[in-house]
Amino acid sequence: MTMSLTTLYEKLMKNAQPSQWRKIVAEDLDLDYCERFLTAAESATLLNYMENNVSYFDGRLSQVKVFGQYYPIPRQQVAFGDAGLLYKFSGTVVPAQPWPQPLYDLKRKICTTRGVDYNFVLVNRYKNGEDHMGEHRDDEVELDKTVPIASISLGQTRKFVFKHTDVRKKIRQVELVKLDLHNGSLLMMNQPTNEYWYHSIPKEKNAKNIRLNFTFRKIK
Ligand SMILES: O=C(O)CCC(=O)C(=O)O
Ligand SMILES: [Fe+2]
Repeated sequence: MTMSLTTLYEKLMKNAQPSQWRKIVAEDLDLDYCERFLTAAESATLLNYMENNVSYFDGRLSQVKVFGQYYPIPRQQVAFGDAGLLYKFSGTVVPAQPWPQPLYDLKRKICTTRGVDYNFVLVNRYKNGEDHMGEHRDDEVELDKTVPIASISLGQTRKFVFKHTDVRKKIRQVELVKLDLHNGSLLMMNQPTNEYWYHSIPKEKNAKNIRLNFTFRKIK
């Protein structure tokens, strides 16, 4: 009896992932980063699932309007969320598509670990280092700001760069905050980061592979 309990415990401990969190702070910036939130196997399964089962927005939803002109976004996007949820995207009101089971499970895992629940996820697909995302803040009015955005990355490691609004406005110097977002990682962007810092995924010549990113959000 004792033996088998011990064995069971050892097995559980071996499989348990003691997730290691790194706190990253700067002026008005507060992040929690877990490099190995998912195992390599979980990450590969999810990336495979997405590549084989999910199609991305096309037409107007794959464009961005800049000074009255439409341009294709330099990556692919799609979004999922709770039934009945409507959200604004690219100037259009879009009904959320139902959660694919693996993304719903991932959302629940984040909820279990961090104690926050989400009703929406935006998926970004970068085919290689040419694809990128310009400096922005996630400042949509529909966003519940009290809930940190949870960002899961899969595949190709990419740099994530934070720039303080005062630097954008050329008011003063504040050092950039840069981090590598690894396969299977989870980044929590806590308040008030999003109010004071812009973030971007710059182009990277040497990034050859696909990267997926999921930003889980709470929409009011
Ligand atoms: O791909 C990323 O890591 C960034 C995604 C992002 O900033 C966004 O979806 O608003
Ligand atoms: Fe963002």
